[in-house]
Amino acid sequence: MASTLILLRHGESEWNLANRFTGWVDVDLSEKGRGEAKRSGASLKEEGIKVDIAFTSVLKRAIRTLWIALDEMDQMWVPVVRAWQLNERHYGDLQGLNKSETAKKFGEDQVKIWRRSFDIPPPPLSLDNPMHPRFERRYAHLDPVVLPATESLKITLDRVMPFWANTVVPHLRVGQTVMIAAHGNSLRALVKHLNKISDQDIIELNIPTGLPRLYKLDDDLNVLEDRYLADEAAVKAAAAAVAAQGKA
Ligand SMILES: O=C(O)[C@@H](CO)OP(=O)(O)O
Repeated sequence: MASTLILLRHGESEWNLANRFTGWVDVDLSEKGRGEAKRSGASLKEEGIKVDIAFTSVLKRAIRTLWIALDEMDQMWVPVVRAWQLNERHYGDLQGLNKSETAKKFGEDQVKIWRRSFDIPPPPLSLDNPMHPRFERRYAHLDPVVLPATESLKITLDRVMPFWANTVVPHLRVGQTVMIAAHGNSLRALVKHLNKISDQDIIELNIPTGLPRLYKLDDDLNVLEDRYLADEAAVKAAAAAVAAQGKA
């Protein structure tokens, strides 16, 4: 049965605005980000999307984006699953640093490797760093071996995929409409899988904030249709702005 999947990266966060590496730090949306979430909801409503189930991370920028969008669609009642597996990629020791200052210090090429390479993770947090997820109540129920001190896109993909396959796919296989509000890199992992993007080509993929992407999938989850609910120029400009955050 054909199904519909909506992927939505959260709207601009306070740290997107301040251009700081964020990862698992739980920062909220900026004023602009809330506006982006509202506009996403409006375009989903205009498209006539009826969500059966929604998934998000355990980070408030994605949760709030989902709330605002569902509110705008008058579908706040739909079941929502929050899962740590949809969190942003963990940015290790870079979390909190300004991206542009980091590019000045280590060079733009190094920052691009940290931000966009498939399998090279940023420097890890030390185990006793208070920012390590093992000190957070929201992760206290998890086996410590799954708690990252840093993540490459590959490591992110390795935790997104089992969640996708076991928890999201069953809804798509019966033809439901699924919405996922998540993050730049957890969504890059999903898009890599859905659009069969190579380890090499994924380096150039930047996901804009706050623009819904609509997929129609066939029974075997092949992509039948894939488009942003925004005009192409706006998507391109927003993706280019994300890429430029790593410039010195
Ligand atoms: O800082 C982060 O956690 C992510 C998303 O905002 O940034 P980047 O685009 O650099 O991967």
